Amino acid sequence: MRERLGDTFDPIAVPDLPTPDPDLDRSVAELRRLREAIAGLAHSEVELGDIADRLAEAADLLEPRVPEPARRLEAMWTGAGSRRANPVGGPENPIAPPVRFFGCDDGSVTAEVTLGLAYQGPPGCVHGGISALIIDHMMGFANHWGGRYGMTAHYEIDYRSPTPLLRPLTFRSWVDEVDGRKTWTKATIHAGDRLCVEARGLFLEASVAVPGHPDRRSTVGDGA
Ligand SMILES: CCCCCCCCCCCC(=O)SCCNC(=O)CCNC(=O)[C@H](O)C(C)(C)COP(=O)(O)OP(=O)(O)OC[C@H]1O[C@@H](n2cnc3c(N)ncnc32)[C@H](O)[C@@H]1OP(=O)(O)O
Repeated sequence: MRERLGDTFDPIAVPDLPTPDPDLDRSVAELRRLREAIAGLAHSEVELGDIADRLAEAADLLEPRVPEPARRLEAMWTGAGSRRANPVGGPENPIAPPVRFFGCDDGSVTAEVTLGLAYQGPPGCVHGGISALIIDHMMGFANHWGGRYGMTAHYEIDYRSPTPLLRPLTFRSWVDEVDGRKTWTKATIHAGDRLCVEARGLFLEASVAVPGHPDRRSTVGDGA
């Protein structure tokens, strides 16, 4: 996080965290490829019996080896925290859309994202809940970048024009106002120059118990 915010717009990539297990990242990357491929299959001529059998084989192999969710939750809050596992870009999370964040010198954060068929709401458009998911997370990241933290207490979204699938979208978010424990944060989504979505959220400084460590509380949603 920057101590001081300048007025130039100079994106700085949020560094990737080193993977504790390259094969996990590789497995997630393959699952994402499958996710996009399968989302495009309905009403196609593709014969799927053999594919479904092979996928079942992989799932049967994996399921019995998965640790208890409580152990996984606990491990998530050590080291790099949950940042690698979050549902917005986390490289360990198969449902995460491919979002990469940049912090900017002007205090905002930005991301370029192209969303595929798995994220469809209206025909050819991004589901409004997916836009809200990415925006909520991004506002949290903008808070961190601006030296603030907090849990989402409230947010409101205006869908100004349809948000297209399969085209690069620009997400942007910045801290708008602060008052004691309260942070108001804004966000937008643009397709080219066209405004698709604008949002404003209220975040309240708070802490939550860390799984497996009843004596510890965390103030950051992402362990970052
Ligand atoms: C590099 C990696 C980055 C990583 C970046 C990672 C980002 C991750 C982002 C994920 C974001 C999430 O999903 S967070 C998860 C979703 N959010 C939650 O689950 C939050 C659940 N809600 C709560 O736990 C609670 O309601 C809190 C903590 C938000 C607030 O409870 P509290 O602390 O008791 O607050 P309380 O005293 O009631 O209120 C304090 C003041 O705020 C006002 N206030 C409270 N709630 C509201 C409200 N909904 N709308 C308006 N105003 C409200 C009150 O009127 C009061 O104003 P006044 O009288 O003082 O003026």
